[in-house]
Amino acid sequence: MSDEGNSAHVPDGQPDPVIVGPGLKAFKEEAYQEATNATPSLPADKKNPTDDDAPSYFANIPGVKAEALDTTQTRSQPRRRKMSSGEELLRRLSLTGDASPILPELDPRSQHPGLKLSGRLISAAFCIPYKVQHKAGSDWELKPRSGTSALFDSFKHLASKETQWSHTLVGWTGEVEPILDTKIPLQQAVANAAAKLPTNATAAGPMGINKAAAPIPVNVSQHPPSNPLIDGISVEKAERERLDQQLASSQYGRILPVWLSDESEEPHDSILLKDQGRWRRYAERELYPLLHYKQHGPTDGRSEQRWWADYTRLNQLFADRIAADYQEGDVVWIHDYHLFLLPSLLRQRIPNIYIGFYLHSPFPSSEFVRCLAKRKEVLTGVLGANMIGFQTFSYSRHFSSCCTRVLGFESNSAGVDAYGAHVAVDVFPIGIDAQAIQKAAFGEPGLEKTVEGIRKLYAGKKIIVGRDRLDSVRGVAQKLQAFEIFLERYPEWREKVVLIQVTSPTSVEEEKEDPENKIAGQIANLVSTINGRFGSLSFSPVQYYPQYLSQQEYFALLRVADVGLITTVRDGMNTTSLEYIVCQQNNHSPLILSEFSGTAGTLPSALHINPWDLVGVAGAIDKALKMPVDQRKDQHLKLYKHVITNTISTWSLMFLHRLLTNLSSFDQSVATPALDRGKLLKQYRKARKRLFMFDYDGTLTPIVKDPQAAIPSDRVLRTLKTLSADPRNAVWIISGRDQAFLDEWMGHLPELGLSAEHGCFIRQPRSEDWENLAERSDMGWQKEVIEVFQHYTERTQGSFIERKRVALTWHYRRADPEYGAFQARECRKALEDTVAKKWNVEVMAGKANLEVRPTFVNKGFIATRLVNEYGSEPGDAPEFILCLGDDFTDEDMFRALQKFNLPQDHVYSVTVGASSKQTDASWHLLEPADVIGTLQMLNSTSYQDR
Ligand SMILES: O=P(O)(O)OC[C@H]1O[C@H](O[C@H]2O[C@H](CO)[C@@H](O)[C@H](O)[C@H]2O)[C@H](O)[C@@H](O)[C@@H]1O
Repeated sequence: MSDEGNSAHVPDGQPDPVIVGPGLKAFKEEAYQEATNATPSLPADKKNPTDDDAPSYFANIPGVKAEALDTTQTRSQPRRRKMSSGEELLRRLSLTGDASPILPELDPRSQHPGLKLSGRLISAAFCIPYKVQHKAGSDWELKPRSGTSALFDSFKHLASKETQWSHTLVGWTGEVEPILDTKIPLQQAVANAAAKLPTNATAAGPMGINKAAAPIPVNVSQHPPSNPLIDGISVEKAERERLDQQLASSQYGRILPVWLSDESEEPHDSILLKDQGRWRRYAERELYPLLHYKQHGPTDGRSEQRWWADYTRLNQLFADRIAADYQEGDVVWIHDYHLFLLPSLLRQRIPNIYIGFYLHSPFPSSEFVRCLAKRKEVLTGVLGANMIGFQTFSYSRHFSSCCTRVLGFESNSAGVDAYGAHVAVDVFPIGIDAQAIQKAAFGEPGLEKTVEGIRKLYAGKKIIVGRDRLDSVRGVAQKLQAFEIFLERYPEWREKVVLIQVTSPTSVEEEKEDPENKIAGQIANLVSTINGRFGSLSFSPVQYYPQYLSQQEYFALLRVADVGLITTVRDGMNTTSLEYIVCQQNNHSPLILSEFSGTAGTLPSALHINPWDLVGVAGAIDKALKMPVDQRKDQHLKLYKHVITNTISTWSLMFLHRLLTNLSSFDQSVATPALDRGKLLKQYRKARKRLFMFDYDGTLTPIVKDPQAAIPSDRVLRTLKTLSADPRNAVWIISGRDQAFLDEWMGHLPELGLSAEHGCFIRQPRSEDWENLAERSDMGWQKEVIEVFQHYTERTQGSFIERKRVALTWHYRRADPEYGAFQARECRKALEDTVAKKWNVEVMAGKANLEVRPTFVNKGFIATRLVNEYGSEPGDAPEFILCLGDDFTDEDMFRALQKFNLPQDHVYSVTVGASSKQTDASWHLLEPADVIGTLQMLNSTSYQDR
């Protein structure tokens, strides 16, 4: 599925022991010492950290401000030892293992009637944590699915008594396999299956490594290679129901399997599962490479079309399964790129559903995402969520930037405004179940023997350990090349260092099906070269094992390492590095970590390397091997603290807590409500005297790239004409546009009143003359503004100046969005520091523009003047005022209207845009089309009333 799938920690099918507060053990040096002595629990007096420890804890939790959440001073509970902020937070988030619920005053659900304190949580992940095997007429066989162990551990945690959630997991069955005929000996079955794989992909590896020399016993029968192309399995309805029953209760909660097939699931129908690998294809051949900065050569696009159809169907089937089980108030948490479309598909079915989405993979720069043919569909699909989480800040920044560049949505580091809704974007680096790893790595019988066995085999040698999947993004080739350079440049280490590199088969669909197995071939060549150059008859400096490891073998290997070496060239989060740190709690061996791994940001104490700088990696290996004990201990302490405070349970709860906080802060009760059209219509019908004030760009017409192209449609003109033809209606356009533009496009509607350049010019209804309110003002400032604008135009590709009679506008919509916005901030500052200090002018930030105009007049001034003209006293004032605008300059009108003492139900100030927008308007409409629709509704009633 994703990068944490690198881990070898497989679910064992057994319920986990109750885990007691892993996070709390990391605060104190003494506590660390205790923990690192491999004693399973700390003495009672060491179990609580002190206040001094809080800052370091918070430094590890992105986005959590200790001050903001520390309420220890205000609580009226009996005084105990004062808790640290971190401890208090953990307790409140039930991370301490005492299963205490989040206190009501901190729980965002208490602010929101739809959100309950303890509720149902539906997780959606591509595959369920079991491999299912089918034999007609009998129970399904369920085997633990390897990979993505961190995610599966998170499900375990959410389903455990440690949280208050009732957890349901929705996931694909995975490729259903038939149960092998038991009459064929297992070894024969394995051989048959292996025969279907490329010859150089067998367990012993292409270079014929002598398995007798393997440091770890390899039991291939535990992981027989499976054939992903199992075809034509027919599954009856009763059999599907039987699987439902078998999965109804598990250590992961209730599991609802999704059946992916072409057939509709009619009662009594059997479904045929064929070419099951097709459900992965779009995600793993198109999305996975793209997310990892890999691009295909051009194709005729036909296969991609088919894969896309499957991808869409898979997401739809997930949506159907969730919608059928959904109850109001449920929270849905969707995982990873196989399910990018699911948030929007679900929202179409259930508009008010609460959805969080988490991407386990990297997210590349918009320059890459732009290459995807379905870029818009993918981005808008995921934007159906309320919050989207990423492993690192740079991935989240890339995503927000993509939404701006590809979709034209406004975004910042907090989120994206999409289709009138705010979608929060946040960062949650994933963790591991540190305590379970600790138990597995130190508490299992027999493991010490395996550790001793490896040590003996390489006695007198330093052991570098690498353990990766055989995907091209894991940087195994770079690692071997760097190791070769290391042996070349540091000859003193020859014969004294061994690199044990274990690679499990790739999970990437495209690479799995590569008949030439290019990566495996490349690795094999590199291994042979290095061993040929630097090895001898009795020793090979690279011990290469292309195979699965058992959990025991894996942890033993991580424990004996003198250096952990991770050279991945792109990686969402590398959980092997986190597991290595837990396993090194006695040895304190250094970790060399690629800066291209998402984990690097959370592990600053590792030795960071650039995997493309082979000489640099070689130097880091030398440095790690020579590192003094004190330095090793110090570095490891920091790494270890991070791993055991940022566990998979803290990750899960942080994500959900933030999701709920976001949901409550964007609660409709605090946002601007949608215009109540019923109320509007009622007052409109009652009123005999009505005043309309409309902004133009972004209100009557959508925003477009070229200002000259934003011309009113026929529909807009007809609507305005009908509205203004009613003698009870005074209709005004109050715009930043100049006279020439308004005359050209609306001048032929004599009943309209027009105001140009933010109030500098006015044309009364049924008049052809324009009043110039700026007539007597000194325009000397224009020259200075032009000079500043020109300076920025020359330096901002795509920007241009619009010269009006009075106001001047610098446009940057066609420039790079981020650079344009940056230059606009600089330009504004330059103007405010110079021209605006000298002259009575205002610098305003509009929609991808900066405008300068005199301060003596603005749209609010015109609104005030019109209300006064049409009558502002009771009995004389218009009984219906509708004022609509979309940008900052229109807020002056909304504020002006508040100053009149008019009955509330007579005045409708409406902003066009998201309900989450900061505004002084009382109502909102989403887009210009809604504005015209509303006016047409009023027109139709006017007509009936006559
Ligand atoms: O007060 P308004 O009627 O909303 O006019 C404000 C400015 O609108 C125009 O620019 C904006 O709309 C353009 C067309 O959609 C768009 O390309 C540009 O990026 C927007 O800033 C107009 O060009 C300005 O003169 C108006 O002041």
